[in-house]
Amino acid sequence: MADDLLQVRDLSTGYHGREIIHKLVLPDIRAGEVHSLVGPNGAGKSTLMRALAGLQRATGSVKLGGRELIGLSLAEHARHITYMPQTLPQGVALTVLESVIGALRASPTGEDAGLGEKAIERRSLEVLQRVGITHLALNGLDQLSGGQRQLVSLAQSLVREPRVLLLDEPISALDLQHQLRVMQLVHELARERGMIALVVLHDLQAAARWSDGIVMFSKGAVVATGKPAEAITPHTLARVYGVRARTEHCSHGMLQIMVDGVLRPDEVPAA
Ligand SMILES: Nc1ncnc2c1ncn2[C@@H]1O[C@H](COP(=O)(O)OP(=O)(O)OP(=O)(O)O)[C@@H](O)[C@H]1O
Repeated sequence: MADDLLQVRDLSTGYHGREIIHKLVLPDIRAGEVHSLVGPNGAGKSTLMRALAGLQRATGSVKLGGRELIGLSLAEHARHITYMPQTLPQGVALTVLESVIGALRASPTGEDAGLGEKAIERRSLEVLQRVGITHLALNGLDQLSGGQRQLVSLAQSLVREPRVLLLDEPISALDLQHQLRVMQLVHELARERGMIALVVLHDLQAAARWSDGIVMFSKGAVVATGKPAEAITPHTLARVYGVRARTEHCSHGMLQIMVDGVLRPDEVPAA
């Protein structure tokens, strides 16, 4: 059944006539699953996320539940997909709670869906609580630390209760405990709501731990896909990152990645 699938076929996109991604095909992603997009700096991960979110022009096909999203207006796109960018805009004079309320109000599941003032506030407070930032509710956005800003950005995305959530490096500024809490929350929400989550991560250990599937990406193309242990291997790590690495499962069954060093150019395996 295509009803609960995100299907990406032959997606091409780029900037000013320069193609960054050419006819990309992703494995189908099922409702309730978390998939991670990993790969080196400049590989095109954010570009892909922005294209999936309808924020930049793309050709090809992106179907959600069998319905084509390419060519829809940004507003139509936003009914289905929410994108959390790497950085929250600066210079916004709102409190944390106001910004989350504003995100919900402006979303298709907010006022447009007939959600009243009280319900909007209740849902916003619930999200702050689940993200663990209730204590920041009345703080100004401009007084937050980098990690706190990242958590607020996540809350602004989650409050919209999207069918598809695209997170661009959501844990890059977070301490160890918050990294775990955020990934666990995304995993729980995917399972609870049947949400699809596609997450860009540089932390391969976190990607392996929390993902149903991995897409390893390099130079605008998919290099490996599959369950974490299938996609993250010494060979793909050497080829994509140019590092000498080992993988093994720990006594708890979690995939561990040990990086021993950087390979010389002549040691990097070809495709
Ligand atoms: N606004 C832009 N205009 C022109 N080129 C861009 C723009 N944004 C990104 N690029 C180029 O597109 C390519 C892919 O960039 P992208 O930001 O998608 O990579 P990424 O995989 O997300 O990298 P990182 O891990 O460093 O965030 C790079 O070569 C980059 O220079």
